[in-house]
Amino acid sequence: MRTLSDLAEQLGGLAGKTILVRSDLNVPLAGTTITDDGRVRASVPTIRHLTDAGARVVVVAHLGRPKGAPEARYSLAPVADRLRELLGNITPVTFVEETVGERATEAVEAMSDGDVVVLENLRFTPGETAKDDDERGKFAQQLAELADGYVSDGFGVVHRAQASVYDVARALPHAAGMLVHAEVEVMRALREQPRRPYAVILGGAKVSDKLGVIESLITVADRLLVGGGMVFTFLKAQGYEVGTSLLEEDQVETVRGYLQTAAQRGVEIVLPVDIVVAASFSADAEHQVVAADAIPAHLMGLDIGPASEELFAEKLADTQTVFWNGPMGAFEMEPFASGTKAVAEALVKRTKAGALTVVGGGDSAAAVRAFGHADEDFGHISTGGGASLEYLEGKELPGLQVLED
Ligand SMILES: Nc1ncnc2c1ncn2[C@@H]1O[C@H](COP(=O)(O)OP(=O)(O)O)[C@@H](O)[C@H]1O
Ligand SMILES: O=C(OP(=O)(O)O)[C@H](O)COP(=O)(O)O
Repeated sequence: MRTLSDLAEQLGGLAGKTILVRSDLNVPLAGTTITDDGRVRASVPTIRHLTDAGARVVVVAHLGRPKGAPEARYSLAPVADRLRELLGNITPVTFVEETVGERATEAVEAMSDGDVVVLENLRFTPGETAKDDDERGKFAQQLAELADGYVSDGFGVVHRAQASVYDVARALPHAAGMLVHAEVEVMRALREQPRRPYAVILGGAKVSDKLGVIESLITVADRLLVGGGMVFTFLKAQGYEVGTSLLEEDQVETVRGYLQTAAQRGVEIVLPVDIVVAASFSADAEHQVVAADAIPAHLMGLDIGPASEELFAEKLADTQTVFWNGPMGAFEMEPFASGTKAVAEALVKRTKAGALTVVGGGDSAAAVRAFGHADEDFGHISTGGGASLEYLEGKELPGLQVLED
């Protein structure tokens, strides 16, 4: 992949050039308060490198999953404020409440060398995520018209063939930013030479997105530990009731197939044996621990239980490589944080024992930091969850492949 120096050479220097930077600034928010700014911090080195070189930097990013129309709770305004602070309040950072259009164009035209403009959430425009190539291409063209060059630095989105990740790279001189280069280097080592036993831990809430990776992961990992919202489709596939828990009904058959394939290949799929259940998705809902095969019909599973914590720790005890994406429970609420804490601690132990441990994903990274762990407690904390998983599967990621041309 081309570097920032390659791009500088191609453009005849960066000073005075307008560079569109696609970052992943999809941070967890409580109202307008950022609860973990890891992704904003990770975006700084590339932006700083460009502004130091005299470029005018236009940052584009998404937040959450709005459906192609503005929604105040998904505004990037608080993120732009945090970026301004992280850049030391010296670099002028202007937030524009529009992604493309007159105001965005005017703001970009008014920039001086070394300035930063942050545009509003890309996913407020339907073109960003459109399935239709023309619609996506049109939006990408509008983004491209703002700049002289494009830098892809949002590692967490390189698995998305979206306008700002994929199409725009085809319309402008481009390069991968420093974060994308650094992340790919770690993931490549993990993909090409994992020391064994190699375990992958999967959890979280993006169940339909991430169930598919299991098909390939059972061909590369020795052990797969499943927690979080993923669990219930597995329990259902085993014939158990899952109450009101997250469930991908139409994936139950597919998951049954995964269980069979894994058994044939001698790959262990480790499922929780007990679950913390509650009546609703809320911190003050009464909760209890039940056996995984006995979830009452009116309750929802929100964490793995204590026996599962022990089981997971045991299954990790001899691993030499561990990749973890997706919290084991709704860790943002204290009563459902224990499983995620236990897995984080098991990984820290493995790091100390010399294993390569990687935690990936916005919420997973936020969780380990919220529990007070330091970056050094893990081999690597990746900004990408789904992106890392798809890379580890061996897939060609559209947002990386397009940078190779
Ligand atoms: N059993 C569960 N039911 C509902 N949500 C869950 C459950 N377990 C975990 N979650 C939620 O999953 C979210 C993170 O999922 P995801 O986005 O897939 O992870 P990451 O951002 O690390 O890739 C968290 O907000 C957490 O509350
Ligand atoms: O949060 C993200 O991914 P992750 O939850 O897999 O880490 C990225 O910002 C991608 O977001 P998306 O899954 O809505 O495309």
